[in-house]
Amino acid sequence: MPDVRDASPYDALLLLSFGGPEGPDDVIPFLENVTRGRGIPKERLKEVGEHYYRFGGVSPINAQNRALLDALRKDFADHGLDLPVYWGNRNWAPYLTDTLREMVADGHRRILVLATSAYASYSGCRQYRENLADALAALEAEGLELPRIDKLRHYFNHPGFLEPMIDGVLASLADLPEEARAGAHIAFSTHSIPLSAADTSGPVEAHGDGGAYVTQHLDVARTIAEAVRERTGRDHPWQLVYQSRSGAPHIPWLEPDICDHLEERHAAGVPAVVIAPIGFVSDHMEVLYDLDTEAKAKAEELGLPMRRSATVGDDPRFAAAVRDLVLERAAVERAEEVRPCALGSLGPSHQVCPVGCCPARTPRPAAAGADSPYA
Ligand SMILES: CC1=C(CCC(=O)O)c2cc3nc(cc4[nH]c(cc5[nH]c(cc1n2)c(C)c5CCC(=O)O)c(CCC(=O)O)c4C)C(CCC(=O)O)=C3C
Ligand SMILES: [Fe+2]
Repeated sequence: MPDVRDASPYDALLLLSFGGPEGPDDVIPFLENVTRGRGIPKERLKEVGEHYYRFGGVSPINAQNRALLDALRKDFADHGLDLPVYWGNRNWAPYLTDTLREMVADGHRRILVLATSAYASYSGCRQYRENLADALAALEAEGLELPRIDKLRHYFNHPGFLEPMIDGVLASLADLPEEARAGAHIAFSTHSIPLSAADTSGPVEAHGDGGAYVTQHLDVARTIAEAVRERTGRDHPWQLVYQSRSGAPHIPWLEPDICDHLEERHAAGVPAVVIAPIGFVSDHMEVLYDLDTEAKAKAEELGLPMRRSATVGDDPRFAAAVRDLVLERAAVERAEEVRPCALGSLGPSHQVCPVGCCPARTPRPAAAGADSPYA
């Protein structure tokens, strides 16, 4: 019998996240980091800066990652998994390169990465891998011995990611005024991305028609809606909608926008809406501003009862899912047989991003994939 707590060949886990400002002075430099070379209009940046200032210049994402780190360390310790967990960000301190340098100094050679992004897309996967390659290049320039880095498979359909969201939708439905509850619709919300990025998301064979990005979100939405029907005995109509659009107005992005959707549902006589932010791992600024501030104001203006359901955050079931994914990938690397866990109709995602997965507009080196220039 293999030891189920065996993470070998891996010797460390890296929680890789977006990062966010920790005070008003951080906001502009943070936004400059995020948008460098991305062609975001100035007006949009000003607007997004205001979202952060409204909350004292502090993004909630860092505190949420600290809580997730605690949850992961506790889960691993409780289950006898001896694997140190580090944290690094793409766009703010603690910066990925600094964390990776520290991991190398601590003697780690085989690093597994958990990104706080569950789905395929350039922004949600390859960009993380490009930043890993940048960090490796920086360490190489410093003459350090490079660790080998792998990334966990997409976990959008792992039960430990879905179960907390199913509970969240049930809680939001229960919290609606009773007379509006039975007829409530569910708006599953995720980050809008350019149509061109959606169409080329995931492996090449999934390209077209919104690509793996839309397919994966639709499967999650359907799975949650079916679980809700099973548990309430009621069929709540649902739709996948989008939020947080940026970029130039003439470039097509995924639609409809959540606020337009609320208007349309209200006009159609729908008595209430639950917004389920399935595209996000925690209640960061996109949830706090775009949903809890903007969409909430829209619903109030319409007189439409609305509740926003919880993201997974540091739910112990999500921490346990990460342990499961780590042990699964470790077994794959040891060439042992695994039974990857997945709900819905798509099955478990690929373990290693293939060549051509979520291509960038301008090709750049990306680590932790079949096209990685690193071992
Ligand atoms: C798919 C996706 C996710 C989900 C997957 C994942 O989680 O990674 C995500 C997450 C996040 N996005 C975040 C913040 C920002 N995203 C921006 C801009 C953009 N996001 C995009 C996509 C995504 N973004 C895209 C296509 C752009 C346009 C520019 C470009 O093509 O690169 C901008 C620039 C201003 C603006 O235009 O909005 C900001 C400030 C934060 C931190 C929040 C906090 O501080 O709490 C988080 C977690
Ligand atoms: Fe974003």
